[in-house]
Formats: sequence, structure tokens, C-alpha cells
Amino acid sequence: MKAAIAIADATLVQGGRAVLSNISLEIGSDEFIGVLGANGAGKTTLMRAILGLLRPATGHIEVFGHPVRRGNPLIGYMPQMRAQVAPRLSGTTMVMAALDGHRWGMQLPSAAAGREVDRVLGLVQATSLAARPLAELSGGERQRLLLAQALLGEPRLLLLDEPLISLDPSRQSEVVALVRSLQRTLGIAVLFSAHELNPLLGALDRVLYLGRGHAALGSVDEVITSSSLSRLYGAAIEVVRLDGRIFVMSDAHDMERDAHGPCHVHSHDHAPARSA
Ligand SMILES: Nc1ncnc2c1ncn2[C@@H]1O[C@H](COP(=O)(O)OP(=O)(O)OP(=O)(O)O)[C@@H](O)[C@H]1O
Repeated sequence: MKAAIAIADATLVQGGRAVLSNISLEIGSDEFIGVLGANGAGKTTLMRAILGLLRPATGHIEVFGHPVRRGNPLIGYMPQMRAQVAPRLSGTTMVMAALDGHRWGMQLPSAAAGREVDRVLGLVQATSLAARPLAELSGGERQRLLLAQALLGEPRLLLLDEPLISLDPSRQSEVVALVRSLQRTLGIAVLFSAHELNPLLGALDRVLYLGRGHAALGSVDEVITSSSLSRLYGAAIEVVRLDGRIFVMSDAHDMERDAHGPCHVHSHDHAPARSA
């Protein structure tokens, strides 16, 4: 199996600090990977490095067997949801602008551009809603349009940075199901970052957990264990499975967060913060 991403001994530095240190991993060309980790763990930093926007301080990163480079047409990127800039714009106009504008300098004649926009809107089942102004759309619908943008140009690897942020649980499930179905149908690789593991359970092939500068990659059963996460965080972590969901319990020192709940259990969106 050809690797979509191969990272060898890479250290990624932001603001003079090593966010990820000496990480090595390989992601297959048809894998759905959930990228987990607390705030600041380095999920966005990793994606920026794969996009060639951040050069590793040490080591190297390859995408489909070639060194990373900016504007790689094999990669589709969906950044974290930004503030809405043009609420009156329709979805179609927004996606078309992405095709015309920054995107890898792709110059298509207008008929071909129209077909490509129709194709990606169809893939995310947004053909009819794309005619409406963005302001009228729900968060989940806008998220689908951003996903359509990321699919322009038939990328083989999708980097989706926190697509579930600010969506309610049922919308989260829809987005996860849509991405999983696209990933399988198109036979592509997906890195899908999230604060919480539970919405991704059942969809992901493997999980990449970032913490304290380290990375743990493997199946949920391999990575989301007390011993693996305790090692990653350098603190006592307990993993509890309940009704098909997985919760992470941090040690008693995490009282500040735990004070809000009836017991010292919290799910991944409050993953152990004692990573410093
Ligand atoms: N341009 C920058 N300059 C300095 N430090 C930065 C820069 N970008 C990110 N950082 C720092 O690097 C660390 C990792 O940030 P990153 O955005 O990758 O985390 P994340 O896992 O995506 O977090 P979140 O879940 O909050 O989005 C953080 O401590 C952040 O403050």
C-alpha cells in the first residue's frame, strides 16, 4: 500500500517551541484517520506541515512519495471554520470563487469550471442548497460547502481541520457519515481532526493522538487505552467505555475541570490538559 503521508523523525516548531518532536508515522492512501488531542496539541500545525506551509525543523515529510510542497493538487484542505465574510454570497459563488482564486492556480475554461463546481456540490449533496445565500444556511450546511471546496480538483488526500466544531451532535454524525462515505467511494485518505473521539467512533480506520509533543498512531483499541494515553500525557489517565462511548479520566490533579461534573469523568472534548 502506497503511503499518502510518510513522516520521518520530524520536529515541528511554532513560535520557537517544538509543538511536535521527532515524530514518525505513515498513513495509507485509503485510510480515514481521526486526529485527536487537546487544544494546542499540534493538530493544525501538523496539517500545515503536510501542506508545505511549515517546514520541519528536523526530519522530513512526504506526500504520495514526494517531498511536501505548497499548492500540492493532491491535497484538499478545509481549515477551521472562519468567521463568515460574505453572508449574501451563494454557496455556488463561494465554491466557484475558490476554484477561480487561490486554488493551485487552476485555470479552467468556464464550462469545465462549472462542471467541476457541480461535481463537488453533488458529492456533498449540496446541489440545491448552494443556490441560497450563505446567511440562510445552517452550520452543517455551510460545512458541507467548505467540504465541497476541499474536493475541488480531485485531491487524493483530504485534511479536514475540526469540521465538527460548533455543530450539534446529530449534525456532527451527518458530517462524519458524509466524509466517511466520500472517503470510501473516492478511495482517498482523510485526516479529520476533532476534540472528541466519540463522534468519529465507527467511522475511523485509525486514530492519531497528539500530546506533549508526541504522536500515537493505531487502532482505537491500541491507542485509547489507559497505558497508552498515560504514556503520551505523562500523567495517570484512565479510559472508561460506557454505552459504546469512550471517556477519558484524568488524575485527581485535574480538579479544576472535574469540579463542574458529578465525578471525575469527562469525554475527549475535555481531554486531559496536564500535558505541559
Ligand atoms: N503562528 C504561530 N506562532 C506561534 N505559535 C503558534 C503559531 N501557531 C500555533 N502556535 C502554537 O503552536 C501550538 C499548537 O497549535 P495548533 O494550532 O497546531 O494546535 P491544535 O492542536 O490545532 O489546537 P486547537 O485544537 O486549539 O485548534 C499552540 O501552542 C499554539 O499556540
